[in-house]
Amino acid sequence: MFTFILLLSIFICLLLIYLLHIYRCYSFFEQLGIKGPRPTFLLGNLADFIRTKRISMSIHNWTQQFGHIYGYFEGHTPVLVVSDPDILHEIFINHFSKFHSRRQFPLEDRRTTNGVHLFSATGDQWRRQHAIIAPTFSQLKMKRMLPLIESCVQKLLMKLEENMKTSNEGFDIYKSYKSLTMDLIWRCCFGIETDMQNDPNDPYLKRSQDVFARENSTYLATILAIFIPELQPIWLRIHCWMNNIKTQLRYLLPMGEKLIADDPNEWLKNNVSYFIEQALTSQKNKSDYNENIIKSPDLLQLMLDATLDTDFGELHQHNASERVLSINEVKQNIYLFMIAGYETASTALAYITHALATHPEEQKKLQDHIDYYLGDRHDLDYEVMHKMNYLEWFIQETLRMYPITSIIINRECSEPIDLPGLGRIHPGTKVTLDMYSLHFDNDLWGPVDTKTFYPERFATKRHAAAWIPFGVGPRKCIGMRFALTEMKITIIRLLQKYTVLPTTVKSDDDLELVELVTISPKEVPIQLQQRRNG
Ligand code: HEM
Repeated sequence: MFTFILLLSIFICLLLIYLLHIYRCYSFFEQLGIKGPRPTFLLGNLADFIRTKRISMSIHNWTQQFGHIYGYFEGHTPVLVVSDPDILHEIFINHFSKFHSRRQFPLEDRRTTNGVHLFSATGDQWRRQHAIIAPTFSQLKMKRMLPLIESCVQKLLMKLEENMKTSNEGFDIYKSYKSLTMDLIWRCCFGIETDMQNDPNDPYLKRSQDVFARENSTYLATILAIFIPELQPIWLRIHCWMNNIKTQLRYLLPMGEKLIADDPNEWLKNNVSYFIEQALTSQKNKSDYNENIIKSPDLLQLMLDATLDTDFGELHQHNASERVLSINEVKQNIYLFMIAGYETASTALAYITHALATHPEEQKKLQDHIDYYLGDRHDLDYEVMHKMNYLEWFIQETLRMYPITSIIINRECSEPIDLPGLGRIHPGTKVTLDMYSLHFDNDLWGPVDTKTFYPERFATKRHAAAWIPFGVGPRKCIGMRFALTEMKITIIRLLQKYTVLPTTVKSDDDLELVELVTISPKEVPIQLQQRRNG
């Protein structure tokens, strides 16, 4: 009886806290005078989301209904949605010091003792990590990476030739791009040669793909964490327990390994640790740490050079300007780069190829452009590649029309601030944006209609916050230069040899999109036709 009364009291207290929060949140938008899907905040949001199955589409629909600044609720958490480029400029660039960090994912573990990677790092933690990692992607480093990228792209071309021979009806090029971009990350960022492009069952490749697949078992914990964020540590713990139980069952039950999949995140993190430990041990022994490792000043090396032979406790004694990392931070970042660089870049390449297949005139123009600059030259010069405007515009136009990572671009306010056109923003306020509204705004991108694929629109200078596939401000994508370089080389080599033809997907309407963290096509089936001079 006593236990029952205790549990009931706890439940009532929690309910009261929840209702209090809801009241506070209502007044939050009211004070700002901001409209939004408020009255329907609980069921309305959820219903709309279930209908579209795409959060970025729900957000876009609400922008059309409520305008360029509005608010919505995730559970009882108010989120400001902004797609006015001037206000975005204020928040993401001018007042970065007060909006330096992203909001926490529902089941994200930000306990610093475990190490936090660059994407989740906040404030000084982020500045310290950014200073160490950013030089990996300098122009000079990119020039040095060119031959490595080239050799991975050559492997892709061989794979494509095999695919052409074995499938007359065409094939899904997206799969090949996934292996390519993973291979590229390992080669260029970790200095490790792999056979991923020939082995679709490579465990790292498979687990990285699984990270982006829908995992039903995490749904409940995620939804609870969204609706009752105050208890996030509890949901996180339950989620970890469930994973542990799954892992135990996997090894205890007969056929367990076949029936129960392991947690890809944990698998990757555990195996990354093993790799670094090996690298560190061998480094100490002053011998080659792995016969497959090519010694170069890559990301892994830069991070290991900055690693203190110490635990995280001691790291706190160093200030933000010191370039040091804890070993856990290195592990977290290896994991981050493995998944962040692979999925986004392969999806971008998939969309570019879809754009080529469905816009034959623009494809011909791009082929002529590449021929003009390169002919069938086999050496690629970084400076020449830089001059190839139409190639750049083609990629930019694709990323404008097919947003990939809309919902991850957000910031959390850390200090009170008065913003023109918005009023007082309080610490803890979450701000996100609507990439679709920005990228399809005719006032920002006209006069040619924004629904038309027209790379030349990038010849005109546009608003600094109008094109944001890589985010905006000091915290935009750190791998942008690397991504653009790998995409350019891949497209150059592909179009020097082939013309891309559509098969079953003949227009955007035929392209089935799936949204989780990224918005990606289910597949991009195409055919390749050998060019006469290819
Ligand atoms: C077409 C390919 C890519 C797209 C569209 C993309 C997009 C993005 C976006 C939108 C963000 C968030 C920016 C913001 O909040 O303002 C981001 C962050 C990030 N991206 Fe990318 N990305 C791509 C490729 C890559 C690659 C190849 C790498 C690694 C080599 C990478 C590593 C990262 C990292 C580490 C962050 C966190 C940066 C920070 O918080 O300082 N991305 N990316």
